[in-house]
Amino acid sequence: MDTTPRSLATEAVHAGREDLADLGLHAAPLDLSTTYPSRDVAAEAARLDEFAATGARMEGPPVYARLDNPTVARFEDALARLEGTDTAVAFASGMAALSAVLLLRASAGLRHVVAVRPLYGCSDHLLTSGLLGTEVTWTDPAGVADAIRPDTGLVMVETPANPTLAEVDLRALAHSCGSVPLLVDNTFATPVLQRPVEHGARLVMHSATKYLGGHGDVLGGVVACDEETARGLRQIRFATGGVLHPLAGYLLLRGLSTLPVRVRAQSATAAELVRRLAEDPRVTRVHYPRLGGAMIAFEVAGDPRAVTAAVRLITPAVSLGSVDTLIQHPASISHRIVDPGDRQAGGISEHLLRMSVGLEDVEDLWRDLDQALRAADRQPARTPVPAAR
Ligand code: MET
Repeated sequence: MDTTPRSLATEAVHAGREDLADLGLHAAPLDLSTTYPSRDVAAEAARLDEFAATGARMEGPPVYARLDNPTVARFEDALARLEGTDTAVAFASGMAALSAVLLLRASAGLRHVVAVRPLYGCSDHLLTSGLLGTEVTWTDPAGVADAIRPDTGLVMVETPANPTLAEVDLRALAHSCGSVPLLVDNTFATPVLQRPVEHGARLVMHSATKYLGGHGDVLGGVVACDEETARGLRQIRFATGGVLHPLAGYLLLRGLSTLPVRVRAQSATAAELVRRLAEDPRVTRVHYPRLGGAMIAFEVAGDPRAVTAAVRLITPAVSLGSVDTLIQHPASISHRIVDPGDRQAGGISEHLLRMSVGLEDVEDLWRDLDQALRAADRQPARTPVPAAR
C-alpha cells in the first residue's frame, strides 16, 4: 500500500470512500435502516455487551441505528482524516456534540469548565446556565492556567470566534491547559485553514451544519478526537440519542468533497469585501481574522437592522458556511440568548453585523452591500440600537 501522505484536497474527495471501488460503487451507499436483523441473538447480545463496556465501534451491522450507522461512519472517518485525529463522532447538531463532551467530562467528576469569550451564543448559554450540571469560569486566554481547578474537565475556545472573529493563539493556550483537554470549536476556520490538534488541542468540534455541509440543507455536529475519548462520546450518544441522521451523514460526506475549493474561493471574495468595507465611511469597524476565511464582521454607525432589511441578493438569515451569502445581526439572533452585559464582555457590539461570504461574484455582492449600506444611511432619524432585554 502506498503510504505517501495525501494532500487535504485529495483526502476531501477520497477519505471515507476507499472501499467503494471494491464494492463496485461510485457514490457512498446510504443506509437508512433503523434496525438490523440477526438470527443469532446470543452473538448480538455479546456485541451489545462489548459496546456497552468499551464504546468501540461495532464490527458488522450496528444492531440498532442509535448505536452507529455505516453512512455516518464514512463521514466521521473522512472528517477525522481532515482534522488529523484518530477518529470522530457525529451528532444531530453542534449543540448535541458539545453537550456530549460536557456530559462525558462531568460523568468523570470533572464538571468545571474554563472558557474564553466569545463563543457561539448557544454554547455560551449552555455553559453559563449550567443546564447540564457543569460550572463555568470565563476568562481571557492569559487567565486560563490560573482558572484551572482540580475538578476542571475541559478548556473551551472558539477561534476565529463567533461572531467577532477574535483569534486565540492555540499553541500558547494548549500549553496553559497542562493536562486538561482543550476543546476547540473549529466551525469558522474548518480544517482547510486550521487543524487545532497540530497546535495541541485534544478535541475539535464543528457545527457540521455550516462549512462541512456547505449548502444550508443539513443539520449536524461532530467531535474529532482520540479513540479513547470517542469511545466515551459514542456511549453518551447511544444513551442520550443525539444521533446524526444517515441522510445528513451522506450529505456531509458529499459536502467535504468540495470543502477546500469552497473555503478558498469564498475566502478570496471575503478578503476583497473586507478591503472595500475598511475604506467605507459608513462602516466604523471591520473584523477579519489573520487566518483569513469567509466570515467577516463589521460595525455600522447607524442601525445595523436597516442593513439586513435592505439586502436583496444577500440573504438576511442566521447560520453560515453555505454557497450563498448570509448576513445577520448577532445581538438580535445568534447571540440573543447571551446576557447583554456578557455580550459586551465578549466584544459583541450592538452595531455589529456578521456576514458569511458565499460563492457569488464579488462585484454582485458589493453592489448589494453598497445599496444596503446606502439605504441604512438614508434612514431619517437614526434610532439608537436598543440593548436587548
Ligand atoms: C440559532 S442561532 C445560530 C445558528 C448558528 N450557530 C450561527 O451562529 O449562525
